[in-house]
Amino acid sequence: MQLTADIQNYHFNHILLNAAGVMCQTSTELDAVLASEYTGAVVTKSATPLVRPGNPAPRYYELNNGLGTINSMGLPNEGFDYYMNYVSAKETYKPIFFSIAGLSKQENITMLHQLQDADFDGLIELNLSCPNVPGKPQTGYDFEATEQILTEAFAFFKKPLGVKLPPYFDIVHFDDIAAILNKFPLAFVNTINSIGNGLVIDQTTDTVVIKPKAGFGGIGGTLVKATALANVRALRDRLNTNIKIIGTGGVTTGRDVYDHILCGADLVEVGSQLAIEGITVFERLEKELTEILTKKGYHSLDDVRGQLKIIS
Ligand SMILES: O=C(O)c1[nH]c(=O)[nH]c(=O)c1I
Repeated sequence: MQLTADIQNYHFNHILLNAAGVMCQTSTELDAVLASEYTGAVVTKSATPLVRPGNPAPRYYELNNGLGTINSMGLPNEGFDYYMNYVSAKETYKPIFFSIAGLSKQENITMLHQLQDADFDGLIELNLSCPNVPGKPQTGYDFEATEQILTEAFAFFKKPLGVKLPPYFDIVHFDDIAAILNKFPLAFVNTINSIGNGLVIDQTTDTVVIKPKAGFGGIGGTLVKATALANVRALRDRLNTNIKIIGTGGVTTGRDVYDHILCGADLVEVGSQLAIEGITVFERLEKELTEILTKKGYHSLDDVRGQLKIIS
């Protein structure tokens, strides 16, 4: 079964990888994702210039019905230099995505200059959608700011650059963000990030389940699948074909992976379910995906990608 994909001159032998933020903050975690036979790549925790402890705990919670997660981690990470050292020293044939999430446009521009000048050979994911830094809006919801930072970035940045987007919920917003993104030679778009600022209640104590922001946090897992598929499909339909799509959100089974591909995804990321199930999730998902493809008589993901049918 052909389960490969390409983004520019990077080849992926498997289409699954972690979502930024999950199993990717330390070198031990990054090594574990890379070491899995069933991952095609790894993405780092979004980096800021300096080390960040993140928000106070409890800041992550798994719903006891298994339907999702809520997090307000607050961008905890080891700092830009840590991840630069990791990717520079790493001997791997698998592509590495270096995620950055500066707290200002200037921080992102500075990190992009450092990445441009470094001998890092990989892909860069500009996270425009962290919902959990108090007082900081998600850039992806500010279309002018999004266009501005991409204009400044592409004035000097020549390596493969993509963006991590928040979910959109309005057809006009799909039109608007796609019109902006199509102005730039992006390598990929990764959609979606968690659905920002949800609220989960502990039924025994009538209390929110996470401490930061009075309990407001990003929602992931099964609960966000329909929104994730819509964003993958809407952006695939609108973006230039040379902008590849990474589908993220709501992936807990092989069928969910298959649905992301039907909507147009080239790679598929696993966040909440990886946090819940652990590294073995990748093997299970690939086996379940392969079973579906075999049953349908397909030999390659190319037979499926973007082939979602509508009711005519
Ligand atoms: O709170 C976080 O660290 C976080 N949490 C998310 O759900 N998405 C993000 O992009 C980030 I940077």
